[in-house]
Amino acid sequence: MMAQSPPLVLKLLASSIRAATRAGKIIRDVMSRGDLGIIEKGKNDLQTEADRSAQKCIIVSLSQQYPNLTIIGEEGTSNSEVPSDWVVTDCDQGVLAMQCPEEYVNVGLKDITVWVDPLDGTSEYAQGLLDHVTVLVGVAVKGKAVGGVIHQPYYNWLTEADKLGRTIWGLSGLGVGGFTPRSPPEGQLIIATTRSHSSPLVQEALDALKPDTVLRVGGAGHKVLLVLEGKAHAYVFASKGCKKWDTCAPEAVLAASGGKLTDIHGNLYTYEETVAYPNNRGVLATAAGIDHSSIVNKIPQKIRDALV
Ligand SMILES: Nc1ncnc2c1ncn2[C@@H]1O[C@H](COP(=O)(O)OS(=O)(=O)O)[C@@H](OP(=O)(O)O)[C@H]1O
Ligand SMILES: [Mg+2]
Ligand SMILES: [Mg+2]
Ligand SMILES: [Mg+2]
Repeated sequence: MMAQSPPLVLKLLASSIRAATRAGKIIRDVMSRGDLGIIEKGKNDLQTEADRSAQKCIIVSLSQQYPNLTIIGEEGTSNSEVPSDWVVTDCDQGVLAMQCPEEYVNVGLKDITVWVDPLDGTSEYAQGLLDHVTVLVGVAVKGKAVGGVIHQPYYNWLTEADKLGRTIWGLSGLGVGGFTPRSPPEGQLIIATTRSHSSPLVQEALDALKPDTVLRVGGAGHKVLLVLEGKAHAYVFASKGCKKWDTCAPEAVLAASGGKLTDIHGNLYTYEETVAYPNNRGVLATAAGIDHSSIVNKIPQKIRDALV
C-alpha cells in the first residue's frame, strides 16, 4: 500500500520550523560579524542586514517547496539570489509524523496565507537585548491564525551556551511543541508590554488594570513567550503599530496552548491575503486559564474608543 503524503498544513508547519531555525542562525551570524547594516524604515522602526537575510532565507525556502504559496513578509519582496546554504527544504520529522487535526486535513494551497516576521524585536537586537529577538512564521487558513512557529535564536545565550536557541510551534487542535507551557502565578497580575513603543494611551491602559508587575520588553513574539511560560498573565498594548506578521504566529501558538490573542476589544484579527497589515486596534494576549474578557472590560471605554 502506498504511504499517504502528510496534509499540507502539517507539512508546511514542519517546513516552517526548519526554515525559522535556519533564519535564527543567520541572525546570530550577522551579529557575530559585527556590521548590522541598519536602515531606518520610519520613526522608531529599524531594519538590519539580519532582518533582510532572515526573510530571504524563509521565503526562498518555503517558495521552493510550495510554489504559488502566498507568503507576506515584513521586509517586502526581493528576487535576489541567496547562498545555497540558506535554502532549507527539509521538514521537522517529529511534527510531520503527527496526526493532523481533521478540520485541516483537506486544506489546499489557495486557502493559506503565511505571515513572516524574520526578526521581531529589531531595536532590541540592535541594542544587544538578544533574548528579546524571535523569528515568527504564522500559517493562516481562510484568514484564521491556525499554525505558528516562534524561534528564539538567543535562548540560553547567557546561561547554557551549548543549548543555544529554541523553536516552539503550535497548531490549533493539536497543541504546542518545543516546550511545555506553564501557568502564571495565582493571586497577582503580571503584564508584559512594549519597551520601545510606549505612549500615554499604552500607559493609561496599564494603569487601569492595576498590575502588580509590568515587564517592559521587546518583541511581540517574546512577549507571547513570556505569557506561554507563565512569566506574565497578559500582554497588553493599547496602541496601533504592531502588524499582522507580529501577531499571526504568536496568536496561533498561544491559542493552541489554550490562551488567546485579540485586539484590545477582545475581537480576533484576521489574516487573509488581502487584509491591511496594521493591527490598529491594539493587542491583548492572555494565558490559558485567564479570563480574557474580564481584562477587556477593565480597559476604560475611552481607550477602546481610541483604537478603532
Ligand atoms: N509604533 C510602532 N511603529 C512601528 N513598529 C511598531 C510600533 N509598535 C510596535 N511595532 C512593531 O511591533 C513589534 C513589537 O514591538 P514592541 O515590542 O515595541 O511593541 S508591541 O507591544 O509588541 O507592539 C516590533 O516588530 P519588529 O519591527 O519586527 O521588531 C515593532 O517594530
Ligand atoms: Mg520591523
Ligand atoms: Mg515584529
Ligand atoms: Mg521584524
